[in-house]
Amino acid sequence: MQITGLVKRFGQKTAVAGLDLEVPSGSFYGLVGPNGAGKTTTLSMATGLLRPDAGAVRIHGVDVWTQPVEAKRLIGNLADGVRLFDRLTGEQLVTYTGMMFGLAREDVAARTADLLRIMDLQEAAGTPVVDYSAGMTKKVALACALVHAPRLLVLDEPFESVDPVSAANIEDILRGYTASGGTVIVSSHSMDLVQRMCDHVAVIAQGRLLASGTVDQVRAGQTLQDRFVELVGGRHHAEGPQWLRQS
Ligand SMILES: Nc1ncnc2c1ncn2[C@@H]1O[C@H](COP(=O)(O)OP(=O)(O)OP(=O)(O)O)[C@@H](O)[C@H]1O
Repeated sequence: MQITGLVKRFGQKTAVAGLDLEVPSGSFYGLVGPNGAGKTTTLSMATGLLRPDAGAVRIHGVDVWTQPVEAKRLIGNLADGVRLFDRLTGEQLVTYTGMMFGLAREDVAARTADLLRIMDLQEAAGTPVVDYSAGMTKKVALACALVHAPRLLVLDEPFESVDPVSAANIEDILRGYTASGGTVIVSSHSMDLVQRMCDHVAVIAQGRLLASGTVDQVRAGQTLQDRFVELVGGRHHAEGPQWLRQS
């Protein structure tokens, strides 16, 4: 995925201020930054959900905004805050998504069964998604993102609310996916996770790129956590306000 000169303004606020990013094919790419840095806005523009004010995004040479149908076939997207058709059961939702991508009915059925098993959602397959917990909802949305076997997976905070066993299973799937040539871009606040799973990382703040490259290049001999704090700043060393102290 190649992002060039991406800009998004909301009124006076510039959420993304001319971002360039190259995500190599087959990489596991982490996108990190403080709250409000512009991660979700960037990923929404990169996946065709939010129209940029300027700039372009190409995926395997396909322009996301001038060739949206071709681009969306290539992308599996787990977006933050996008509503699902949650009156459907988990099984219906994954099936529906697969059929929207034009998969044959028997392929959709087999893939849906595989994905519900991997996500440990078999028992909840017949339950409406509206009744799912936050973690279950995240997992069924991830199943929907995977069902058409996309070449690029764009995951906004995929492990938020997901229990450790499910997270480990999902990590295994994603590792297998990149090992077989798929590309993953993942936004996360967990530096441990990014350092463990990603081979590349970009640090953004206030809609600008502060650093990008392989994880080892960016962390430059420190932990990613320490390097992130050094790049982004904003640590408060005081012990908090006086009125909050209990003794
Ligand atoms: N629809 C919107 N209308 C107005 N401002 C918005 C909108 N969406 C995002 N913003 C603003 O753009 C900036 C970037 O937001 P964004 O959600 O992309 O950040 P983020 O890096 O994903 O943050 P977080 O880590 O907290 O999820 C923030 O200042 C946010 O308030």
